[in-house]
Amino acid sequence: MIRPEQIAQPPVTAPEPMLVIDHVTKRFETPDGPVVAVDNISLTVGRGEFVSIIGPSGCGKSTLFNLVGGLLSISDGTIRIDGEAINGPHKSIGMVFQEDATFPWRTVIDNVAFPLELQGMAKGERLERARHFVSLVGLHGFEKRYPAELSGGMRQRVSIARTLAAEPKLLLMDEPFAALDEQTRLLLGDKVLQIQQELNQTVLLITHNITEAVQLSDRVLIMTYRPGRTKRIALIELPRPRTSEMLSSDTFGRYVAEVWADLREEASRGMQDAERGSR
Ligand SMILES: Nc1ncnc2c1ncn2[C@@H]1O[C@H](COP(=O)(O)OP(=O)(O)OP(=O)(O)O)[C@@H](O)[C@H]1O
Repeated sequence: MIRPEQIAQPPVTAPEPMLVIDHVTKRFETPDGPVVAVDNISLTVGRGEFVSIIGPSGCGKSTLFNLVGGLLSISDGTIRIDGEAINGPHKSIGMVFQEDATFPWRTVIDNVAFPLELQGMAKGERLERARHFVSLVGLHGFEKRYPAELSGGMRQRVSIARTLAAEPKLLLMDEPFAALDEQTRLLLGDKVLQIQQELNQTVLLITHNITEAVQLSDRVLIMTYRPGRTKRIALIELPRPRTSEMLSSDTFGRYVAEVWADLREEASRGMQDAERGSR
């Protein structure tokens, strides 16, 4: 007879998350005294998870992005990726910025192959790898084009492909679709979802767009307005695979309304602050 203790038990602890933001604070010293941009934020992101950080203008989103990307030093707390502390730019983290970051003098394929060239990869191998990532973002056939010949959405896809080509553990994106029109933004969101699914890519997205956050994320961290703290972490339990078609569903609408209810309070505080400042 098999006794209960002989049956294999599931592990008691969850697997170690890939990204750990542990009680992180960032203070800027200014002539008017210290400004706390990020105040005691903690967040873990598991492998393959898609997490968004949303908050009103000036709440500290970009500061947090720069801290995770190792572009700013942390005042208090730690950020670790697979257990390794972040003290500067890290090869495990690939960053995508809001602005067009393509190299105008390089073709699409040479843009995407650039990080592999830096790694010293042989030409044949890097072109093959770059071709794969160009196709992944849906730009097959545009390999020989220059960025000036592409739309804004296509250029942003080149940036994403170039970042993914280096195979980062974490894809860190700061408002990557902010400069694009709404339709392109939604369709690019679909593309990002498809890529994330295919690569099981771990993603941390900074955004101020609620629809985008709900469409893409497993969880959404809502930040307070000054100082930037965690107001709430919303769990988005919409089934995957997802596409922008689900935008019209009642459940989607409920999630958007819930996130907006939290965000509204913070955005109103930000607006009042701005109005006081302009008087
Ligand atoms: N280098 C700096 N020196 C002093 N204060 C700074 C610096 N960078 C940011 N701040 C301040 O920190 C706070 C957060 O700024 P941050 O740019 O991170 O906000 P944000 O949420 O990204 O805003 P937005 O959505 O408008 O880009 C703001 O009050 C800002 O003025």
